[in-house]
Amino acid sequence: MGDNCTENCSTCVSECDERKKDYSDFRENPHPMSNIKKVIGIVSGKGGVGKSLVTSMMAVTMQRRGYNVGIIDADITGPSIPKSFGIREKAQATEYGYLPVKSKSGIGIMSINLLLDNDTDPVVWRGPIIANTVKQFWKDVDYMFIDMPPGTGDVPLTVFQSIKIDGIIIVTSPQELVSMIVSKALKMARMMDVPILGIVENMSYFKCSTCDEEHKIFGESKLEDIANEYNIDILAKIPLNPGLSPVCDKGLIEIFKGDWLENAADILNRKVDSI
Ligand SMILES: Nc1ncnc2c1ncn2[C@@H]1O[C@H](COP(=O)(O)OP(=O)(O)OP(=O)(O)O)[C@@H](O)[C@H]1O
Repeated sequence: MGDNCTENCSTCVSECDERKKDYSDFRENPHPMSNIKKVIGIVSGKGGVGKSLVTSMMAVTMQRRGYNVGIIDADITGPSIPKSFGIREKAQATEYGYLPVKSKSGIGIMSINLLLDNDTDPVVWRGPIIANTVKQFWKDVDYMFIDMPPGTGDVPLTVFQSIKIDGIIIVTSPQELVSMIVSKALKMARMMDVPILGIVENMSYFKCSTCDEEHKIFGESKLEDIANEYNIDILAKIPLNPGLSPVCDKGLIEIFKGDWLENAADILNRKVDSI
């Protein structure tokens, strides 16, 4: 980026690395009868840091606040959203397109797996398949959360190309090279012209029920320094909690206990309103 960058690539002739590409031609329009207000993408630097868990808990937190919420599971590398909500039935085809499957608390869920006849069928990666999930009939959604494929490479970029996203939440864990991941995510967001809403640090600490102390299992977090350096909000720090995996495995994420994402929900409300 040059010293005189105005962040408006359409009026600039410089061919710098940060030039925003125009991906708008690839984006699918939602179903004409759908009403989706804001779409939030959840990204991570690599798999296994808890991106799907954060997507699910963020959706549950907003649903508990009385919003209508939807989730698109765009992580074809391991679509785990239907499992953590205990959803086994397939999406119903109607004259209006496929209907998202409703969770017990009423969260609409769409995943490629819900469109396949067999969960074990291989999914051939194609952007249009993901775009297809957003084109289905979504009735009155205030917040749509998208569990993005892990990483900052071609695969998540294809999703950004296919769906109009209003903001990004980055999920990291303390053992990652957070600075590099945040810097890559920022570049991806800038290319796509999408604002970063903040960072969630997962597996931040472990709170011992015997001594009530917080133990930094993966070492001291560098999150504050990085958030300051890049001027990004820290949305939440979620502990390593042995109770979380079993609720996901049993499809009971909607009954998770913990207020770790309340601050994130406040910030989301405030920021998303202004987008
Ligand atoms: N804070 C936590 N405490 C306990 N278990 C956790 C926590 N975060 C995630 N897990 C567990 O770790 C596993 C991986 O989490 P998850 O599927 O959310 O990661 P992911 O980043 O979405 O991975 P991928 O992109 O590979 O699908 C899951 O079994 C999840 O239940």
